[in-house]
Amino acid sequence: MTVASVASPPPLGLTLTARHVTYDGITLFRDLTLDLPAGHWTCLLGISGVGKSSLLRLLADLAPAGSDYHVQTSDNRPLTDRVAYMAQQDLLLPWLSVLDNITLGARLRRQPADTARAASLLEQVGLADFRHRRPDQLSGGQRQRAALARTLMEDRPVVLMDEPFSALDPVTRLQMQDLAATLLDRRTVLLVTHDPLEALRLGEQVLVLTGPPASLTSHPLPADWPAPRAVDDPRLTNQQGALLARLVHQRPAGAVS
Ligand SMILES: Nc1ncnc2c1ncn2[C@@H]1O[C@H](COP(=O)(O)OP(=O)(O)OP(=O)(O)O)[C@@H](O)[C@H]1O
Repeated sequence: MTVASVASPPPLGLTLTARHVTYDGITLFRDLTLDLPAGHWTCLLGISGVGKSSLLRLLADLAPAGSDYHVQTSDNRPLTDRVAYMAQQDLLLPWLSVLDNITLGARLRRQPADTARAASLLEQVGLADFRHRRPDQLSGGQRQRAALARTLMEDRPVVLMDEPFSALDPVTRLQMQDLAATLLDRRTVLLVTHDPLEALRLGEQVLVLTGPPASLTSHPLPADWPAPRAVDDPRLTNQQGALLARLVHQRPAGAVS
């Protein structure tokens, strides 16, 4: 079964300027700029606690109180209602079935849910037989795939995903990466991941967040290397080593987490 085709929204570029963002008086971002090219995937890596999720949450308008930041869109229109957000926690509602969870957005907007599309997505994430189960009757990886289906169901021009494949076994992980790459082709995607291989398979722009103070650097990719990249492409191994070395060098001395 394939997902019923829907007209793609025009690609939307974003520039986030985090002028001053603090947690409990500690500055996380000051004058940090993140550019997300229209219709491309950006993958963001960095050591634990450096601020990746916080940066992504600024784009989802979930910033801590008192934050000073601005999101500029390439069409100068507000970002409101044009973003799908998949958090690190699956945020499935425990009293709803998987099917009702993934059609939740339409229900909240009081629109008819596209159940054919929902059924197709559930099949593609391998949950067709689990559609009537509640989240507490699923494994961690199944829950994460349900959350992925809910994100894909939203069909937005901008998609923010925070470690969306982290609970999956390696084979399912590759399959879900390919599915997301296909369904989110020409969408503006920000993917937070701890996995250099994942970033290098999917990213058209690969960024490393370091700090404090927080700063972003781009990891250069070979020219003419379209994503998603084959997992047995030998360039992936070379690039993975280089990117991992870069992350190791940026870990503060003595840090263990
Ligand atoms: N709600 C909060 N209240 C206070 N501090 C917070 C809050 N959320 C995050 N922080 C702090 O902000 C910093 C960045 O956290 P964030 O979750 O963005 O990091 P991360 O790079 O995504 O980490 P990880 O890779 O472990 O998910 C951390 O020091 C964290 O303790």
